[in-house]
Amino acid sequence: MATAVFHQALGTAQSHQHLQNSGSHLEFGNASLKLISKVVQPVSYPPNNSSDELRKKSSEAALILIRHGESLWNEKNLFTGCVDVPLTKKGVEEAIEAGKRISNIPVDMIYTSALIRAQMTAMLAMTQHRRKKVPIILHNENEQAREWSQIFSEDTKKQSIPVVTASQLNERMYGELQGLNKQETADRFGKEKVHEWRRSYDIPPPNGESLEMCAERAVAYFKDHIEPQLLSGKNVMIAAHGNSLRSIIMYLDKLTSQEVINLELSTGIPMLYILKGGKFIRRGSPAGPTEAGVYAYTRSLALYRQKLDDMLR
Ligand SMILES: O=C(O)[C@@H](CO)OP(=O)(O)O
Repeated sequence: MATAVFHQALGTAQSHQHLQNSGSHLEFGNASLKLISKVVQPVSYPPNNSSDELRKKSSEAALILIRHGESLWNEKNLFTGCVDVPLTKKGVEEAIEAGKRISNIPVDMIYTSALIRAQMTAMLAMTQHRRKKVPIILHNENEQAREWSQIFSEDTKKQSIPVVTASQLNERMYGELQGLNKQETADRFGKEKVHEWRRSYDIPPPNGESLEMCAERAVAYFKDHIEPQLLSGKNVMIAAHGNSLRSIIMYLDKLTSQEVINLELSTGIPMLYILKGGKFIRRGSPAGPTEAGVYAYTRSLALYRQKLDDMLR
């Protein structure tokens, strides 16, 4: 019963279960778009639900995308794909740093892939959050898993953030390249061929998924499960992978299959979007823990922040 209530809060999500290391730059081919975020004071939160109400009224929502921190196979330069590899120490630090950058942005729901590197990243990032809500992974794999993970306190539920894990957000399946060294593969098959496998839109690696195939599942999941949450005013964080996020960014930024080729995502750099009037607006990457650019980006969000500040005085 109590689980049902907690799960109801999830709406549709409940029913199913290299930005290149380039700092705060998103690189599109030669063009390097500087991601600008405005410095504003950190925001605090009232102890009741009024902030949620206010946000709903503003009909805007924030979407945070984070590629997982460095994994042990990123470090070894191996094709990883759907192999479930954990973070390195550096990856852990990147996730914590990412968490600091977004620590001022209220998060209502978290989506991660089914892979540990994305889940570790989401959890580590949330350890830095100012609101100190507890991210809790939902277990919907069967009735017993649902029953056995119930929470029996409404107050505790309010202090929790539901975390939905979805294999549709997994890294692209790299087929017979999984576990191979990227440099050795380029030496063997040629640099051009390997680049085509890694970055072309519709050419899959041997027995693997092309970006197009990865997009079919990841973007469909985003549209069916995540977008409705955003449209209802919930702020959402997604922790996923280089290629599943590239395909989602392609959808958000309406990139062509040519443009997406040059889109590289760094590990552990959060990206912020605002959904406003049904449109996604890229806000860039919050550059530090004292920045909450989301509030200054649009008039109504600035107003929302102002109201929160007034309430706390
Ligand atoms: O190995 C992988 O799974 C991916 C991400 O690390 O590599 P690539 O950058 O070639 O898509």
